[in-house]
Amino acid sequence: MSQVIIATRNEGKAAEFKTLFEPRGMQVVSLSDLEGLPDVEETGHSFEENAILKAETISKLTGKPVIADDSGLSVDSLGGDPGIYSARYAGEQKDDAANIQKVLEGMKEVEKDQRTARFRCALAIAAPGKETRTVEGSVEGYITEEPAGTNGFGYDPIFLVKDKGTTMAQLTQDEKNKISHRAMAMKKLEKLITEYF
Ligand SMILES: O=c1[nH]c(=O)c2ncn([C@@H]3O[C@H](COP(=O)(O)OP(=O)(O)OP(=O)(O)O)[C@@H](O)[C@H]3O)c2[nH]1
Ligand SMILES: [Mg+2]
Repeated sequence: MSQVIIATRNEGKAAEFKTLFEPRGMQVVSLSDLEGLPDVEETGHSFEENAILKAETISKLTGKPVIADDSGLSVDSLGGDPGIYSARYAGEQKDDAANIQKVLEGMKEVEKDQRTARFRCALAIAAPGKETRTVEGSVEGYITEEPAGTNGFGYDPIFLVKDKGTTMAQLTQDEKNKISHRAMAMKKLEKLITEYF
């Protein structure tokens, strides 16, 4: 079985990549499975720039093809925040519950029809001697007034999926993997992937 390295330490993402890649006959290895690799500083100004930074750094260090994901939630009434700062919105400890509370707090006065938001995901694939490529995916929704559901990770409990009428956290992993920003980006990446492995 061929291996694919995903340059992430986020267990939620790693689990989703496993269910996305395993049916394709590929084994997913994340940074938590590999020794001695650094945390790549996310100094880019977009999801795309950060995904490229993570993929290229880890590909150079391992000498292997690497996929990286930079993703987040963009809320219209918060001017696009938390955006590229989604993981650390409420502080460096990357606490999902605190991040959710900060979003809900900032949107207390926002009416239902104004609570539009989207999840965005940029994926980058980098390999030694090959040009790095990127793809993006997104999914539209609304921010609820309180959390619902226990599946997924991050902001999933407060993201009402426009086409489903439930939160992302009320979907099963399989259902999320059919419609998510990450799944949409993966579909585009699939067309390029054979050039890298
Ligand atoms: O409810 C959610 N469902 C999702 O499907 C999702 N995808 C991303 N996010 C949020 O955006 C941050 C990514 O930030 P991010 O790309 O820098 O990743 P990260 O720092 O967690 O791990 P790494 O991959 O960088 O190691 C995450 O932590 C989450 O808060 C999501 N929230
Ligand atoms: Mg990160």
